[in-house]
Amino acid sequence: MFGFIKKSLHKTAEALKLVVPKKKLSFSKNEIEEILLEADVEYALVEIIINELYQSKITREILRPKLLATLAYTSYKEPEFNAPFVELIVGVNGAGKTTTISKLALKYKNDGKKIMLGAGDTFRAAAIEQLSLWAKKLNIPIVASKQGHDSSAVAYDTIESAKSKGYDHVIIDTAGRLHTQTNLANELKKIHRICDKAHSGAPHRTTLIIDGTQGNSAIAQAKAFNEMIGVDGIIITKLDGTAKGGSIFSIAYALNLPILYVGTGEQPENLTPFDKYEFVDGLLDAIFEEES
Ligand SMILES: Nc1nc2c(ncn2[C@@H]2O[C@H](COP(=O)(O)OP(=O)(O)OP(=O)(O)O)[C@@H](O)[C@H]2O)c(=O)[nH]1
Repeated sequence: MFGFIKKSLHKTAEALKLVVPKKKLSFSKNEIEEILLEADVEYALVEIIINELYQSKITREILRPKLLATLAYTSYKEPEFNAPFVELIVGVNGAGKTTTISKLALKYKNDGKKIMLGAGDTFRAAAIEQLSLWAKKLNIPIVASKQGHDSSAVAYDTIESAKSKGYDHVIIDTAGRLHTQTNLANELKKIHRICDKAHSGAPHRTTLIIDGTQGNSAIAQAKAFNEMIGVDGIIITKLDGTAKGGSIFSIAYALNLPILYVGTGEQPENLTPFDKYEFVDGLLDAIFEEES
């Protein structure tokens, strides 16, 4: 696994060349401020980091713990559960929900788990079709209904089917957009309730998918989902396609939620557990010269 996160930071590293054309052993505070802003760390967080730097020459050893401290969220702990483990996937359309569900499904399948999918985004026919295609490709069963049908009924049927057939893990897609935000909040709350009705304690994990290319603008979106339904962890997609890798600091800091995985490409296997040390070191490697 090692190296995928660093490789996915190549666009962010490229962007940093604008402010750091040549790597150095140390930087002034002003230069560090510019670097963090260029990487799309949110201004308020940049100020917090800068205010904690007392030295005039900032070396890698000084900056590293400050960056790691912004990722000091409590790490994710799987709750006690009776199988199947039910995972609800939320996030706006286009964030990469469908692709990420297939990536998760493949990962769990490779871990030896029996997986079932639920096509709970009944608002968009394309979402049902796309997830069904992935399910077929990965040879994983899916419960799907027609567009416009009740999404919580899909969730209920998926869990019931998984229970009766002895499946280990259920992943349920949800709508990313409805006619209004209130409708979306109500639908997500209803699905949440129905999951618990179908299987006490479910959903065991609600995972928010965030498009990494959106940078800091994703923070408000993430907060909204957290308020609507309560999020247990985040997956950031398209890390490979963004020059805004630094926004991960702001997202984790603002929400104080664990980042579970990052998407590092379009293929089902391109999902990497988020390792904050690899992430921070990947960024630092882009600006600091190696000490000889
Ligand atoms: N490079 C890259 N592309 C990704 C990643 N995750 C998703 N994508 C691409 O992003 C686009 C949108 O992802 P989808 O999963 O199709 O998302 P969607 O169906 O538009 O919307 P939702 O499923 O509602 O989120 C697709 O072209 C995916 O291939 C990733 O980690 N890296």
